[in-house]
Amino acid sequence: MSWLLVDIAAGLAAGLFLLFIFNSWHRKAVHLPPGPPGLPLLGNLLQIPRKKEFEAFRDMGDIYGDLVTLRVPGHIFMLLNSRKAIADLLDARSAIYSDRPSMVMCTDLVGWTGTVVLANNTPRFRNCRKLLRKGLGPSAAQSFIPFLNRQSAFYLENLQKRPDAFTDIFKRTAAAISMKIAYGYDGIQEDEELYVVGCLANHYFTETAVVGTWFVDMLPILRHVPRWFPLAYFQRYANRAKPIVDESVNKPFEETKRHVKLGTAGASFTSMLLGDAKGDAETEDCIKWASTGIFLGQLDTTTSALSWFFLAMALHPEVQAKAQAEIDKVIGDGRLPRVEDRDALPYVSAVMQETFRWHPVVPLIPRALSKDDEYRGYFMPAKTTLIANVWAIMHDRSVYPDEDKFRPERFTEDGAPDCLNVAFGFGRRVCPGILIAQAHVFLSIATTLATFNISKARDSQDNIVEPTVEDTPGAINFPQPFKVSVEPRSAAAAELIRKSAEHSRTLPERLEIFSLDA
Ligand code: HEM
Repeated sequence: MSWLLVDIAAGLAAGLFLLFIFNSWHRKAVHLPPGPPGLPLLGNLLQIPRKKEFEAFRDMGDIYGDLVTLRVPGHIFMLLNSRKAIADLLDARSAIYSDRPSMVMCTDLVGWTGTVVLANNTPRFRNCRKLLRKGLGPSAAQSFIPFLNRQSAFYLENLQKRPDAFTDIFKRTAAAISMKIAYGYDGIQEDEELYVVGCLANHYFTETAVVGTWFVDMLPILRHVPRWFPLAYFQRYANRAKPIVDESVNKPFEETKRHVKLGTAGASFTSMLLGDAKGDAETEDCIKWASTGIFLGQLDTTTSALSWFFLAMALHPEVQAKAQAEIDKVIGDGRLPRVEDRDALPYVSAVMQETFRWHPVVPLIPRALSKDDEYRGYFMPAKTTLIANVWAIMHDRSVYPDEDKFRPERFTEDGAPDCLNVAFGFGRRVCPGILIAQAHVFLSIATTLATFNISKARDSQDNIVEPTVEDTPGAINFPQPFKVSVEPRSAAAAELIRKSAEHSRTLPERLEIFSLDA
């Protein structure tokens, strides 16, 4: 009899347990934030556009609210379309909202295995971030100002020589700055091979680090498909890319390490931190990948921002004239603007802010949730991919009226909220290069305005070529290629460029100033 009672009790307990599991599963599934209805099996897969996703995601937000769920087979995405939702989750709950979605193609197959930007929030990642804070924090960034000021004269000189190649010049300038910071490497403009390998590796990164583009990211078991298999295009791509990525990560690092051993290394992020690492292999690995992150972090982002700036100036001569008048009044024509002039040039600073707002460089920031969570009564399952829609915040009509117009006055006259604290990310993953990036972009904008006029290009019949304003798809938002005319403002401006470049060439000793943060 007592056995029977035990059996019944056990059966009841098991039944209750199953009921509990089913209920909680059902409750969790039902309580996800709302989203568009999807198709059987495919879910919302076909509703995710390949172009201007940020705009489509904002439109979904207009219907379903600032927190939208999208389901694709085997995965849940949540769109964060407001500053409030992003602040509540990515800032305030940063401890569990700081992973990245898994990108097997970019990391394991193409070779960006240790890269900081795709790492989950592990102890190794936190160690890498600590090193980046030391090398790019306020004191370190301050110590780089003389170098940035010096470099700007070479940027202008190159622009004067090859005005049509402005995008290439932005890239080479960004490469020169980041290689100097990361490795103390001065010769980027001469060393074509290193530059080409770095750019190609960066290209492989931007092609493969886009959420939802590679099928193998959604079905990681496919990574074991052999290269010869007819549909294994991704394996053949990875086979081509990996040696280039390996070379770009290892070569400059090993070279700097060799110089450190010989005592011939210049001051840089890598050389100074290698000294502190005292041969610890794990720390050295972090330094290597963090240094690569400096190159990778700077190259396309600053190039994108400056490209949008050139386009904005060609389209808005009245803004350009107003910013030039401010520079003429505050700085005069006897010297180039410097990083230190930023506070004295509020309108030029607003031009920079408006550039970052008009077409944000990183319009969508992907994150992943490491633990089950609850928000506004909704269930947020672990491993959900969250997409912070930076573009939607920057184009929120209630905050930035006439949101598609390029109007720096919204910051100088209307009191619109700062958008630089959104353009560079959130919480513990906020861009570690934010100070260097802003200093570099501001300086490039101010010195260009001081010395050049940017206007719409003309064709061979002297007709104006109207530039199109169109974003390119991808993680970094570039304008579609466009032509503009870039000419020195005057003979005096051309002479100022020549003199400044000549003077900059006499300042090699100032390049060795480099300090780490505590
Ligand atoms: C216009 C210039 C730049 C923009 C708009 C920009 C923007 C961003 C954004 C939005 C993120 C992701 C943040 C997040 O997940 O919340 C990021 C990450 C990162 N950026 Fe930048 N960035 C710029 C320049 C730079 C520069 C100059 C460096 C280095 C000197 C740099 C290094 C990095 C690194 C290493 C990461 C990865 C951090 C992580 O995942 O924890 N960036 N950046």
